[in-house]
Amino acid sequence: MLSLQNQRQPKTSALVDDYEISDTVLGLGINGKVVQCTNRRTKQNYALKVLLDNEKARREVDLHWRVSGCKHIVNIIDVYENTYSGRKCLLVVMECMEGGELFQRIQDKADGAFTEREAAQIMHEICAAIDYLHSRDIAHRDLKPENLLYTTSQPNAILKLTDFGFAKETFTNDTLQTPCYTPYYVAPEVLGPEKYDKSCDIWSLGVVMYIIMCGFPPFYSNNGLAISPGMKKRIRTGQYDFPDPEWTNVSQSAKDLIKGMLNVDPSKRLRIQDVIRNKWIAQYNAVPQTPLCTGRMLKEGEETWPEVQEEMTRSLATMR
Ligand SMILES: c1cc2nc(N[C@H]3CCCNC3)c3c(n2n1)NCC3
Repeated sequence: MLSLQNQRQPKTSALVDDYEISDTVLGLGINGKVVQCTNRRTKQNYALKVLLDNEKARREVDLHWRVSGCKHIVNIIDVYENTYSGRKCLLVVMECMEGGELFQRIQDKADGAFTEREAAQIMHEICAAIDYLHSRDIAHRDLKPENLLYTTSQPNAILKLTDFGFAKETFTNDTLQTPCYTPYYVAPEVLGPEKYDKSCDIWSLGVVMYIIMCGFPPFYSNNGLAISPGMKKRIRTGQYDFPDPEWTNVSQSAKDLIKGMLNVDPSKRLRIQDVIRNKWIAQYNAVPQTPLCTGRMLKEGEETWPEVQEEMTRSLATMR
């Protein structure tokens, strides 16, 4: 375990002394709800996440606090440990992401106004967040559209990753590499299942990039069930394609990058360093400004979007 002293400690004073809690619910997560709150002194709005204090909540807060300095990760402003009606809670005050979700913003653009170069710039921002996590041996494990939010609705808004309820440390147990046993006989699982946690972030990154490029997901169940047996098989065997006409004008380098991230074999899947070094990401400003049909396809599929989100949530649950 890392030394505890570098962990930040929650405040034990009453949050309500410093913030007024509004009844505006900003979002609902599985680990707790997010409401708006206002700093009494500065009148600035923030997002407040209420968690029941337990080991899982402590891990979420500790890991999120550790990466809160990254430009593309939602910043934690303060954490309080307060007791409400006899129950200990962790109250996480975060910067308020007022620009809404990534795909809502793409959908709201005028038709034809969203180009492949803008898609590459968005991917560059998400990769910056994942690289920040993976280089600190933390896997997010819940990378999905509703966890990618914009700071404001302005053109210069910044895209950030949020929700660390499934985040996990992925110790590369090089400690086991200093052999206290001869490695010839060690079983693969002893060398750390964690190494696959990071690769599930890369799979998610591939799914998010696929949707950014065309407006629909690579895998979906076609019988309306959230995760049909057929869909599971298609994910496991990597059965997806780049159908025309939506993908006709998309560059081959974008398609090759998606293939590298959606590789069914986690050990062959690209690592985040490979992705951010990829020319399409590293030189996103040189990507062709080909108009994409993403916004139109997102609008057309608006009613089934909750099912897409649920399918991704279930797929992530089976990968963790
Ligand atoms: C910081 C964190 C946060 N989380 C939010 N919503 C969460 C809800 C659960 C799924 N992930 C996103 C929202 C926000 N913010 N701001 N503003 C509008 C909605």
